Amino acid sequence: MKEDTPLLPVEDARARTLALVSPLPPEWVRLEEALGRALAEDVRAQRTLPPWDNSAMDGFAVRSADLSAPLPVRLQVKETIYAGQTPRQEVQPGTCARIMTGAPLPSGADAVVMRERTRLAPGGDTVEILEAVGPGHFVRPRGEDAREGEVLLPRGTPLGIPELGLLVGQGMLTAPVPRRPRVAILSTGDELCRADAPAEGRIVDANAPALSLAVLRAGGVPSVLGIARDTLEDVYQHLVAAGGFDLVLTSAGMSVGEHDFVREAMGKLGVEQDFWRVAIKPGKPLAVGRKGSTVYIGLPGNPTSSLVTFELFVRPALRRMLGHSDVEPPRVSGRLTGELKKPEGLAHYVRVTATWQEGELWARPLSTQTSGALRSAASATHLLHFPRSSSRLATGDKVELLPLSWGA
Ligand SMILES: Nc1nc2c(c(=O)[nH]1)N[C@H]1C(S)=C(S)[C@@H](COP(=O)(O)OP(=O)(O)OC[C@H]3O[C@@H](n4cnc5c(N)ncnc54)[C@H](O)[C@@H]3O)O[C@H]1N2
Ligand code: MOO
Repeated sequence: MKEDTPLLPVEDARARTLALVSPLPPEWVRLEEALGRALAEDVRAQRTLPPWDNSAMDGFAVRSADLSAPLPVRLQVKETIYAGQTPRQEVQPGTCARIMTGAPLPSGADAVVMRERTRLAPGGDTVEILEAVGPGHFVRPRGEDAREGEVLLPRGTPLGIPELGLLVGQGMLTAPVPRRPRVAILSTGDELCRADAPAEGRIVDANAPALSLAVLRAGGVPSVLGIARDTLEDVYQHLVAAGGFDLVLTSAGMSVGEHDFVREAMGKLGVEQDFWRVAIKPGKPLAVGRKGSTVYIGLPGNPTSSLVTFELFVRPALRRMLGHSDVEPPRVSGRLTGELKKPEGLAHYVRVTATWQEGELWARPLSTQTSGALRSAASATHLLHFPRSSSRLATGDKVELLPLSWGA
């Protein structure tokens, strides 16, 4: 690949990366394991919920027609129904039942008056109703949450906590979701050593452990494959060992240095490169390709560059593999505190801390933006998108912010 390859706009690079991946085959897993994945098939309700009309308030179950008389209306209290009990009596004209939230509505009653709008006589045999209510008032109708047989959650629904609660309420213990992506992570570089085997004159491999955590948090299963030396043969041999994964992430060796062998090693392995080099900073030397069903993403070696490109390209790809249709990085609008300048040509993703003040999210760039320093990522809450065609942003300018999930 020639060094003057045109730089791909970030949106095109993401679209091309996403075009290489699809949802992985489904598996039935325990509900807590399904959190964060999207449903692989429609799930139908197995039971009607709530199973009966029931009260939304602590109060009195009444016949609403009784309340058309001038207020207050005095009614006879026939019984008290607690949640978990079955009403024993029908509510006849001129009567009512004391009822608690969640208790089944007795037959004859069609509305509930909340306790605060009533005056119970000493002894509790009668009650004065202080407000007129219509049919259905504070009644939660049978089947409001789910009706047996209907599609409760369609295929593709992201399974968050309420959705999983809904499935548990159906008595389900497992759900069908795409299996988790298996992700190989390979660091490359002669200068690297492992944290547990420090070596004089070397730096500790920080990228593989950091990427491994990012993969875990994004719902993948990481496998760290070690450190390849800066030779074509060693990188190639490590890539051979990464066969059978859904995604292979490599770190470093992506640029134009004489020891940058990763793309060549991928080529030797038969990986078809889709693109190399994106019009962004940090992260320009990113490369993406595919061989069979394995996608290869070569991340730049600078530690912050590898984490930023993870957010922009890898997380969306993992989300698609996990069945999500909404895979683009989330964005919110905010305002800049400070001034930013750059030449046109590359979109910059500036690490900022954003805080909510006077109804707006104010983004302050971290004092260092060097992609070689992880400090430029530590404590960042958002990436500020400084567009490709823009060269200056001033205090108060409206900016696009990508929330990060790097923090605690
Ligand atoms: N002549 C040019 N040189 C560079 C260009 C360019 O366009 N022309 N691009 C620069 C940019 S931008 C980046 S980003 C880097 C990326 O280069 P590589 O992907 O080849 O990465 P390396 O050069 O091997 O390493 C960069 C830097 O990061 C450190 N590193 C690498 N791996 C790790 C790790 N696992 N843990 C901690 N630190 C790591 C490495 O020691 C280097 O300091 O290229 C620029 N050069
Ligand atoms: O763009 Mo490189 O990713 O600055 O460090």
